[in-house]
Amino acid sequence: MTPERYRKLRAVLDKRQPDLTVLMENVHKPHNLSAILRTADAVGVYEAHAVNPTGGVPTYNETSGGSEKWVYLRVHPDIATAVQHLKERGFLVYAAHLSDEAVDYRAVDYTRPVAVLLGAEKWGVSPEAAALADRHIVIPMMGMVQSLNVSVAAAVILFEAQRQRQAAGLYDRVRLDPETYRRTLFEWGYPKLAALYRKEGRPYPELGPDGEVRAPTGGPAAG
Ligand SMILES: C[S@@+](CC[C@H](N)C(=O)[O-])C[C@H]1O[C@@H](n2cnc3c(N)ncnc32)[C@H](O)[C@@H]1O
Repeated sequence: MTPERYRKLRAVLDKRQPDLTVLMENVHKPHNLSAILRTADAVGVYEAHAVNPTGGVPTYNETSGGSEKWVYLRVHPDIATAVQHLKERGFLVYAAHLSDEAVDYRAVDYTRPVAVLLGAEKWGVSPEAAALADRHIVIPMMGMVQSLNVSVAAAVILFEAQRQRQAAGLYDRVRLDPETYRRTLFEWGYPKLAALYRKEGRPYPELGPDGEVRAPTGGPAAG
């Protein structure tokens, strides 16, 4: 890793928001999933969530711009498990859902720990997910068509979250805990080496001031 690359990775990690995320409920089209992850990266989401009942790892396409490398994706077997996982970590779940109880997406607070729940392309948010959510939010529609493409809806909402968080100064200080920051920096900077350390069950080495690996005695080194 060059020193420039190291500085770029650090600048991005400095703005990551561990308490802002998306939960995609059966969003199955690769271009939609990819576009949502790309937006998630742009607003500083650290880890995204998906419900995929088939259990498989979702597939991406070129729409992602490679963002699947920078936003971790946690796949859950069902919506109840996903919501429980998030609520145990203090997240409020805002379902982007065109229901009678939905409020304008700009009327809710995104400076709190928030997961934006997005529904499937055809069926939308499931009744189970709608019931589990803390709030329902809607992007007002004034045209002939009832809904937006899911990745467009995600972008509109996530950039409102970014706007609120910017105003609250949440991008002005490092939000990741030091251990997560250190681990992620190594995984982003040295993905192959990180995989090797994980396979061997060894802790990641420290990085030097320009991002160079400081090999522990007897460990592999990379420049
Ligand atoms: C194409 S829409 C699904 C439409 C589906 N027929 C329905 O009735 O929900 C896919 C997802 O995008 C999000 N979405 C689309 N338009 C939206 C809007 N105007 N407000 C909030 N969310 C929206 C929702 O999460 C929705 O579940």
